[in-house]
Amino acid sequence: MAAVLRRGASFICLGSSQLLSGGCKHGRTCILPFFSSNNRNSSSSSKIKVDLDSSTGIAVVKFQNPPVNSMSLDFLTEFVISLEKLELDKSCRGVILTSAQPKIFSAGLDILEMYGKSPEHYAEFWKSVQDIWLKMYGYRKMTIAAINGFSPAGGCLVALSCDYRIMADNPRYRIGLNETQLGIVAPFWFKDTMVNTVGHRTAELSLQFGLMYSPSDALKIGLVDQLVPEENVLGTATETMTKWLAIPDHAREISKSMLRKPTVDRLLASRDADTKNFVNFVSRDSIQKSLGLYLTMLKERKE
Ligand SMILES: CCCCCCCCCCC/C=C/C(=O)SCCNC(=O)CCNC(=O)[C@H](O)C(C)(C)COP(=O)(O)OP(=O)(O)OC[C@H]1O[C@@H](n2cnc3c(N)ncnc32)[C@H](O)[C@@H]1OP(=O)(O)O
Repeated sequence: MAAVLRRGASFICLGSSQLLSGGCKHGRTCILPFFSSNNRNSSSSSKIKVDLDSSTGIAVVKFQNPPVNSMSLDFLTEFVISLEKLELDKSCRGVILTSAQPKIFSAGLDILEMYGKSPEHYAEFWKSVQDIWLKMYGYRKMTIAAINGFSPAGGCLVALSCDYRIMADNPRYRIGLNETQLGIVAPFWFKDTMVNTVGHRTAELSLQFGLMYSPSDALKIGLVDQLVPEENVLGTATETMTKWLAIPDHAREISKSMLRKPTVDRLLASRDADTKNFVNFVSRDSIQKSLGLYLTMLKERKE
């Protein structure tokens, strides 16, 4: 199992053969963070950079998994650990998600994790996808997606799972659940998240066609809440977060939970069946063929 080493104001996760202390989820051992006394606490693992300003209570979580921030098993594991740590940190009240990569928020799930691997690997990967969605959709703290680039499929799901979405007003960018274009199917909880955001009819069109929306179209259907010039995405997200944090935490948190808990509970009630469905589906020859063709198409586009 890959080691996760966080340096500076950070924590360290190591494989089970290098046990240093107990108590961390995901089968990894964590040494919890040692923070310096100033107001900014930074930690940077290989794929997720966290910068918490404890004077404002705002944490910025940056995806840094070049070239396209695809969500591999390692990425998802580091991501969920970072969110868990922030959720437990009393000095953090809100989290902004954004990308350290130019032009790309996230290319979605790492297709290589779903292609040519064993059923056991597919199951482990899918559980980590469920974990990140359950963590984000039910997150106790306020979350904003600062979408500074392309955001297909899993990237769009992560943005949809936040409380508010601000996107760079660059007409070249696209966001949406495009799974059907890969010959795969967004599972029911991706669909629920979309329906809860844009409504049933728009989700019908969106999911069946696998539509990818320009920022202005995404704003029209309510897939994002606000467009701003590219260079202002993070600044606007920070200002917006400050406004939201004027609301007492417990009142906002209970309201969010009332609205989202039924959706979260649907997956919690059927996690194992959902994992089995995924493994059966993705192991089919026809699905493997579709994913292989899609990967080839991505590579050939460059030539
Ligand atoms: C009965 C019901 C049962 C239901 C069961 C469930 C079914 C399965 C559900 C699965 C849900 C899936 C969710 C997903 O997120 S799938 C991923 C979807 N993502 C995409 O379609 C995005 C693809 N990528 C792009 O469009 C472009 O890369 C992008 C616009 C993001 C960036 O373009 P750019 O030109 O800047 O970069 P390149 O295309 O050259 O890419 C650079 C390299 O990165 C590789 N790449 C890109 N995206 C991915 C990815 N998602 N996973 C893995 N690898 C990716 C690309 O191939 C290039 O690689 P090379 O440098 O080696 O050529």
